[in-house]
Amino acid sequence: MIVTLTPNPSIDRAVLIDALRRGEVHRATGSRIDPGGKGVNVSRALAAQGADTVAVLPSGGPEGHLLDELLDSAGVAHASVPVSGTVRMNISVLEPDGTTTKLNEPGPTLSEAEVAALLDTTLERSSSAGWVVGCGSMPPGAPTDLYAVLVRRVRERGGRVAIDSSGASFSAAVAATPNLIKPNHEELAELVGHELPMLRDVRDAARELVSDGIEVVAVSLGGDGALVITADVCAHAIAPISAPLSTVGAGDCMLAGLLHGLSTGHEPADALVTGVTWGSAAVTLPGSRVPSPADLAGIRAELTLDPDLSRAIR
Ligand SMILES: Nc1ncnc2c1ncn2[C@@H]1O[C@H](COP(=O)(O)OP(=O)(O)OP(=O)(O)O)[C@@H](O)[C@H]1O
Ligand SMILES: O=P(O)(O)OC[C@@]1(O)O[C@H](CO)[C@@H](O)[C@@H]1O
Repeated sequence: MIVTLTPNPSIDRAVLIDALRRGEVHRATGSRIDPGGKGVNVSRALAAQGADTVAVLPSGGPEGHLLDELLDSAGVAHASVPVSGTVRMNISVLEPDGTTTKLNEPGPTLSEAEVAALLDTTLERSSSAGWVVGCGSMPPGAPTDLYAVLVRRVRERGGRVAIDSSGASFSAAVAATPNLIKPNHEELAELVGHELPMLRDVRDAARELVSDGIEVVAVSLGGDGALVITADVCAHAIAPISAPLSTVGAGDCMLAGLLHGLSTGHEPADALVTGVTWGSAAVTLPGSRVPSPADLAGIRAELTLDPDLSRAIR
């Protein structure tokens, strides 16, 4: 069982247009909505593959009702904590060449009691969980150290915890030493405070974090695949996709696949292959749709345990 916590979930509306022109009226050629927020997507990706998961999230307002309904109809188990504010609506503008422009709202302001209820619900649901996963941004009102507290509370009980976030809440969580983190290229650079132009730089930055006590650092690198670093492994995997449709949520699918691999007893390098397969499959799908088992069938990830460290990262 994998429990996800998404303090700031969303309804994701994806709008397709021919080309984005600032200041102009665009006639959309298509649109779709998906339940969203990073942890919600991790749970959706796991549920789509038949894996046991529950998504913990705050839910309020009309968008909250819609989010609950969308999760129910997708068969994603969820524990929604009622809040007085309204769940946000995030917009993705998708162009035919795969360019994705995102507009993310700040989300509802949570009260102290609502934040405490979210944390308590996550911990209650986590008693027999293989992994507890905190993902995404903090809504207004949530403390910067919410993930750091989650990390400490899960680890005190002997559980395993993974975090994927950005900014101050991610740095605070990293300082609390989760078992696993999944930054993307930009988030890793932000964590270590300098640019990472080559795979060697990414590896070295990830190793720094492993030497601080994080067991698994998985770095997603968009079209350059992903790297997993542990105390004794440096593995790179890539599954090129010729015409990506939407990259929204690909990192969440990658994390879901990685955790699924680890929780079913695979070594980190093999779990990385599952992660990259799920992540690459996600970019072939519209909006933030998560891959079904059939969507994974044509994806082949190449794994190397001795990657070319001079590879420039886009
Ligand atoms: N253009 C692409 N071609 C092939 N695979 C891709 C592409 N973009 C992403 N992927 C796959 O998806 C994974 C996650 O991508 P990325 O690094 O963009 O995540 P992210 O920035 O965390 O995304 P998000 O925040 O939208 O979930 C990559 O590791 C890779 O497997
Ligand atoms: O604003 P955050 O919490 O950083 O990210 C939220 C979000 O962009 O992340 C998911 C894709 O990873 C989307 O479902 C959602 O809209």
